[in-house]
Amino acid sequence: ASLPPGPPGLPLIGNLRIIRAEAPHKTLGAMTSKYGKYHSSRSLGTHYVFLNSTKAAKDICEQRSAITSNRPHLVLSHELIGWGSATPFLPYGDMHRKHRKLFVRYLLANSNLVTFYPSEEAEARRFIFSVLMNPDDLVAHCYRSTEAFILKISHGYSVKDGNDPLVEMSKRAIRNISETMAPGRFLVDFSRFVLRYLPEWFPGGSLHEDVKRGQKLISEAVNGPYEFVLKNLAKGDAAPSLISQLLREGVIGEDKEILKWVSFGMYLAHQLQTPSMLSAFFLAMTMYPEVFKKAQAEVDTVVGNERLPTMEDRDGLPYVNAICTELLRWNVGIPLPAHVSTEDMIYEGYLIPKGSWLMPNVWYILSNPETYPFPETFDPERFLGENQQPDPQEVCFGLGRRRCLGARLAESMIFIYIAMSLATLDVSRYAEDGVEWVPRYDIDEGMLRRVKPFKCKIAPRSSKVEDLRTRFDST
Ligand code: HEM
Repeated sequence: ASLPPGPPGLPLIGNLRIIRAEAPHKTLGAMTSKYGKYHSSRSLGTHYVFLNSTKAAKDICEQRSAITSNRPHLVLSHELIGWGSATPFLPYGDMHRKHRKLFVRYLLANSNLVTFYPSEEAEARRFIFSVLMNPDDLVAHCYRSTEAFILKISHGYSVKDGNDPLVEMSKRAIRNISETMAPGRFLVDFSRFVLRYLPEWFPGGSLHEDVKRGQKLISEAVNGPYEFVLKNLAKGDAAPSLISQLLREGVIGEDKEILKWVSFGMYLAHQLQTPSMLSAFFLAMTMYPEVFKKAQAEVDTVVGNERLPTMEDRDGLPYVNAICTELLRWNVGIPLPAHVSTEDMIYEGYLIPKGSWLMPNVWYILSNPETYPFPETFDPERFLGENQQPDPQEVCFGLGRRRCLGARLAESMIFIYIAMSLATLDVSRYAEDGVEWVPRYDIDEGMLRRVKPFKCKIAPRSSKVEDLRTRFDST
């Protein structure tokens, strides 16, 4: 059988230029008209299959998940430094299954997240306070607040005001992961044999230093927080968390070591996605004031002015829920998640060889004007009334045996932060000397997409912040 169709490539480097483009999901998505709903490329010995429709993505990554759930192996980041032990990067197999099992066990032990709701609500209230105190740092608050929540449930750690040492260390770890996995570093992987056996004295051997630096970060950001929990458990005052709960339930032996990585993976995967989703919400509301007003009106009618929204209000707020769904469509964070096949397979008569990178083009699927007319417009009405457009959750949290483990947690956080913001804040366009700053959906494209810094004006809805303080205290 032949390989799926695709663009011709140059000798040796194949389709490198397309794959390493600044926003490959866009270039590759545009090829659908020529090559169909899936197409393939080759570069430097790797075969890629891009899946540009929900059907192709599900057929391959879900229905054949037993042989399509591996991850790319990156020598520098995953193997030499050691980041490959974190859940999102693990190869498919027993260890990966154990990680997911422990993660799910923790979620189920907490009634599928319901026990986290009060802490989520409390953290969202703290978020509003911080934003009101210092609205210019809105994006930093989005990161810091959601991070504080996740560290509480992963490690039972309470983030301190100012420069918290664990937060600073974790930030460095994430930066190191992003740098060592960045497309530019793939040349390292290309010359993997050279690197593995390169002596330390070799000129230009700064890679060895990179490796040492990364390994030191693992020891600080992965082992350190784990040992913090162990110490507190020994003293008898460990706060409830993934680690403490599962250790108390009798997780033993090798699984204890796994817990360390599961909790770090939870933190990592969350921090790479949820905060930027929240900052994209504020950008969307600045760009679409009519959506913001309509959502505020819904919250006012359903929740009233005497209290703040809670998770229990969720079913009564369809428009707010539609905003959350539209946010997941409009602001795709991982445009091309990568699965790898572990066996040859035939799909619709084409051969997909073992070791192929299978990449659902989530960005293209959720921006396809045939499915989502005027895709660049933020429009929650897509998900209301009759003839609703397909739910982005079919693909935006990934697929099959690698699907996001935190989808429900992320969704609930996004809802409560948004509902709380609508109830208490006014978001409007920033103006200087009477000139309004017109916001645009401007993105840093890459393996991870992030909203670029933007300006907006934030004010308390009540004229007196003190009123708000009383309302916070009464809930
Ligand atoms: C809006 C927020 C989020 C989005 C859009 C998102 C999206 C994704 C995507 C696309 C993947 C890759 C799936 C695949 O390869 O098929 C993923 C993996 C993962 N996510 Fe999330 N995520 C979010 C938040 C979270 C949170 C809050 C957590 C943890 C509490 C989390 C934990 C994970 C883990 C552990 C994986 C790795 C799964 C594996 O490889 O087996 N995510 N996420």
